[in-house]
Amino acid sequence: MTIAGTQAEPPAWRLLLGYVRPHRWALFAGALLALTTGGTGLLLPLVARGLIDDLSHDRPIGRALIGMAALVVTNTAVGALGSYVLRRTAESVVLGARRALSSYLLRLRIPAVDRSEPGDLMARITSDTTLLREVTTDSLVGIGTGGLTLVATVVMMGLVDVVLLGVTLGVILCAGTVLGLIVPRINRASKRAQDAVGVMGAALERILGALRTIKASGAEHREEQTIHAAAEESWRQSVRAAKWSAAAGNTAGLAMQIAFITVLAVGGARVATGAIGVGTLVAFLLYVFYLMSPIQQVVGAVTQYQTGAAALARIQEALRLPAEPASLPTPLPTPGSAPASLAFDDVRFRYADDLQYVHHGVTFAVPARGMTAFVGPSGAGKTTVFSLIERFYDPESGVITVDGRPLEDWNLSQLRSAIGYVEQDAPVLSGSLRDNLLLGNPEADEAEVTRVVRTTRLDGLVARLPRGLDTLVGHRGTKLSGGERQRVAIGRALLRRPRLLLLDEATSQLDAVNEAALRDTVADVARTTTVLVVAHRLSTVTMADRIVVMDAGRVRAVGTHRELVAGDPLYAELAATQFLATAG
Ligand SMILES: Nc1ncnc2c1ncn2[C@@H]1O[C@H](COP(=O)(O)OP(=O)(O)OP(=O)(O)O)[C@@H](O)[C@H]1O
Repeated sequence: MTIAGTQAEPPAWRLLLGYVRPHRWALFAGALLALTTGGTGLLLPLVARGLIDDLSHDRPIGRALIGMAALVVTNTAVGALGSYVLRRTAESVVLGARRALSSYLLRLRIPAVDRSEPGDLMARITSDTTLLREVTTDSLVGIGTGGLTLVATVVMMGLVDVVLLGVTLGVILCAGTVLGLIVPRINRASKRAQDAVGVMGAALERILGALRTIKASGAEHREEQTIHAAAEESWRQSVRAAKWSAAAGNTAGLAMQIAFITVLAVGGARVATGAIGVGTLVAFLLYVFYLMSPIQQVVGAVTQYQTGAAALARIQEALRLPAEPASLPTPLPTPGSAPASLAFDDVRFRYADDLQYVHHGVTFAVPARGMTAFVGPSGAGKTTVFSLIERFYDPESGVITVDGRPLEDWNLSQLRSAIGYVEQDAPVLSGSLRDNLLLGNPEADEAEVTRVVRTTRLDGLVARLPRGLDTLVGHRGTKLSGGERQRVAIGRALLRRPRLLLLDEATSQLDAVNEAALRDTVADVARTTTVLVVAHRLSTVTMADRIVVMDAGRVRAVGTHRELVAGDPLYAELAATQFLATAG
């Protein structure tokens, strides 16, 4: 299992009812139709008894035959309609669960995502929710209609002959005890099987996300073994669940056969002694025969419920992960909106309680407008500054303010709508170039897109591509070069008309020509927007209005390039080695 679950869970049936509640009337209608089918079926033995009595007394049987035919036709038609309504309702329950879960996953807090495996979360939305279908139709309806039909059949049997009913119930009780031992095993095996599907999903996601690296590292065989091991574990556990389900089903079947034979023997003796007539025995045997279906239904419902309960537990685990509050889409800043100011005051932060601090009291202030560069050795905590501004994580202590307001006082989507963020690895999503550019601002008009394509120097690429902006870029933008991906990511951020632009500079993605062009673009943007850059190039730092030098989670100096080269040995060393090396 990849999601830690420690809290006490509400019982699975209560969770299930939560998903079913919106569809309760449809479910009720379906169950009613199923019950009607059972009910009309229950009348058949009585009609049969009448038929036998008519035959033995040489009375005409036409009416009884017509009655039987009408019952059979009604039974079939109502049964078909009932199963359609139930199946449709079950699909709606699955849809509801998928919607709820996918909306929730999009709101997950980043620390929760850090702790989870995306592939496992995916399996919970796709595979586990599918299992709710069977649990809705087979379990809920099965227990409801099967249970009621069972009770009605037993009542009818009691009306026909109490002694034979006692014999039948005795056999059923023995079988029920055996079933009570089997059922929990089905639950355990099903949960393990679904967990293994989650592990398989996680392994697949890992592999498909880095197939080139795996091929280049010659690691196909080892990765194949990991996936096969998870698939085999799922198989093993599913087979175990199937074994116990088969045992449960056959126990019920065996009980019915024993009941049939016992009733035949005891009933035969009662006919011989004249306690009951042949018609009564035939009617009772027909009821025993009819008992088979609701009993199978209830046993099937209980075993199916175990699989569903396991899936529900996994869905619930995902829904317990910490999430951000749901919010409505917030309009983006209008062109020319005031740039934002920003300040960190004694911020202490670590990624998890069991990890080292990454920020040990970070303090700096950035006025509205202009460009601020963050420099420092790898791992100094520069990217973490951006993650905290976006509120992907919250600091343990200290205050971060935007426009003088602490971040917690901001509506989260309002805060993010003011920010454009270009991550270091410049992620590009599958879809078209246009989809990627418009991701942060689907309302941007064609003129704005064209302008941004030009400023990010993507116009040459767009002109070359046969379908221009509508060209598909492949999974994670694999059809683009690293530099192109970075320019797409910058274009996407600019289209958001940010009041605060966060740019995590990639170390070596851009060639000299594109770098110079983008430098001019960023300088342009900095005239009207507050720009923060994690800088890895000399060209970036020399153009910055101020530079924040970070080292091991602390701000060690703030100043211009000239001031820092003269006043800060670490910066002077970085400038002499790292920057000059990459700028050269
Ligand atoms: N999601 C995370 N979970 C746990 N630790 C993390 C996470 N992200 C970063 N870290 C750790 O936090 C520290 C600071 O990382 P950060 O990315 O802020 O450094 P950086 O200064 O931007 O480095 P670079 O210049 O190499 O990009 C590193 O030691 C890193 O291992």
